[in-house]
Amino acid sequence: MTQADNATDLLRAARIVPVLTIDDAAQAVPLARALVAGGVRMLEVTLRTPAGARAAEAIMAEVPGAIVGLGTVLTPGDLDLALRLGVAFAFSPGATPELLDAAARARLPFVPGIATASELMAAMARGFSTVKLFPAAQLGGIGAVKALGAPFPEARFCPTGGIGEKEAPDYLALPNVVAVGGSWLVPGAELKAGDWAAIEARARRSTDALG
Ligand SMILES: O=C(O)C(=O)C[C@H](O)[C@H](O)COP(=O)(O)O
Repeated sequence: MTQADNATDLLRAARIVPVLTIDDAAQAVPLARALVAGGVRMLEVTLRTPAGARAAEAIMAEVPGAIVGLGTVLTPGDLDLALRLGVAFAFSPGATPELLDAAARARLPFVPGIATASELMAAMARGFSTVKLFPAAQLGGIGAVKALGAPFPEARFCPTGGIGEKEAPDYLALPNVVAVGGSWLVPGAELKAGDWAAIEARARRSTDALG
């Protein structure tokens, strides 16, 4: 199985990938239900919080429409956790040689993070031509995607970092952008307040904006 068979297709179908940092696993299911109801199904649950893995498990068990993956996968050990949980995909904000080697062996759609041409080359050398460009806005935004795309026409990008509701459609209009990611879909205050209606409404607005 190659990355192109799976991660790229998942991203292309999703277009928008919310990056979820969940402190309280009890919030995971209502949060995921709100996003799915708003048309956002591919959910990256980060391992930034101790509740992350439990949150991912709960969503998988209880929200049938969700496609759940882990984010902030930094080590081969994190990748093992993703495999044990049985998630659908994994994202990393970067990529060490060890992580890329482990991911190339694992039968799991994996999207490594890159910020430079050399990092992209290291990922592509292991078969990962679809990458998370992180932190996209801080690296130059649309201009950075275009510039990196020129010498690497076969690369596909999921720009993430500093992207909001307003910018997402501009990135997605680029032919080498398969999806965009970000935390903008779930503002911390709304998550804290459990304002699922507001989260669902934003998700729907964001998907509707893509036509
Ligand atoms: O946690 C990870 O594994 C990451 O890769 C980083 C996140 O994707 C970005 O922090 C999201 O960026 P914002 O949308 O600007 O909040």
